[in-house]
Amino acid sequence: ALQHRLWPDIDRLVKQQVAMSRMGIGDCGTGWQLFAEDGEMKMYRREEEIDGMVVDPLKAVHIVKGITGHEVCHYFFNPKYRYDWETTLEHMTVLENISDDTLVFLQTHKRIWPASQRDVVFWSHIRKLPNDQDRDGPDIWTVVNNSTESPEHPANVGKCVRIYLTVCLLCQTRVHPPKDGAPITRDDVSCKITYCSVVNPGGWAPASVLRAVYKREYPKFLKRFTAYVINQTKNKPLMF
Ligand SMILES: CCCCCc1ccc(-c2ccc(S(=O)(=O)CCO)cc2)cc1/C=C\c1ccccn1
Repeated sequence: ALQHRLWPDIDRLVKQQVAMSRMGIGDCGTGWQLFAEDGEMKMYRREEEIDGMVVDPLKAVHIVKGITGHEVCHYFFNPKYRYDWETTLEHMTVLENISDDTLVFLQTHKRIWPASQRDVVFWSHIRKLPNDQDRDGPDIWTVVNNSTESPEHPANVGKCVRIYLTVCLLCQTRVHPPKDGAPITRDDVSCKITYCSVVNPGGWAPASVLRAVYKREYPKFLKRFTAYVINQTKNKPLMF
């Protein structure tokens, strides 16, 4: 297929993000601290600052019963569902439909006092990857979101401070085949979700405010998003 202008960046970043997501917390080196836990969901962060700005990398691992990796990535990638689960979203525009697996978004997020309001422009790419660890296992699905420029929407022109982010959602489906060879139902599947994100908040925001936002918002986001996918898929056929 004809390559589009972002393809080299996307291909390089997807491979890099997938490799990092597949590393466990242990071999990611030290420095990861568990900051939130809720059942199967574990959230880690590393305290990092660039030019005095908090850019704490975040890594969340969650295991959810009854949904597949394709379903999780489908509801995360597709713009038509985003207002249903992204609570901090004020406005979302699809700036470009590059291909059926690559979109460019402009999003403004609700202002979080006392920081000024933020916006973000990013490409978003969904991809199925062969499961090279377990050849006949279900494929791995991933969505990578990465900030990009938009000449029509230059940074820091209006009221919003432009943030810069790299996000990788990586989903590994697990099937526990029923003993009696019965057809596979939602009770026989689960999904291991790894969500990695690095957000540079752009202009200055108090470290204490940023860390409080992330500590409150990330666990809420992942719980709300996975509950949304469970609810959207419960009466639908499995998507592998
Ligand atoms: C002072 C506040 C600065 C932070 C504001 C902010 C920045 C970025 C983002 C954000 C988080 C996840 C994505 S995504 O994973 O690509 C999914 C598509 O929306 C895109 C944007 C949000 C928020 C604001 C709140 C906030 C922070 C975490 C988690 C959730 N909300």
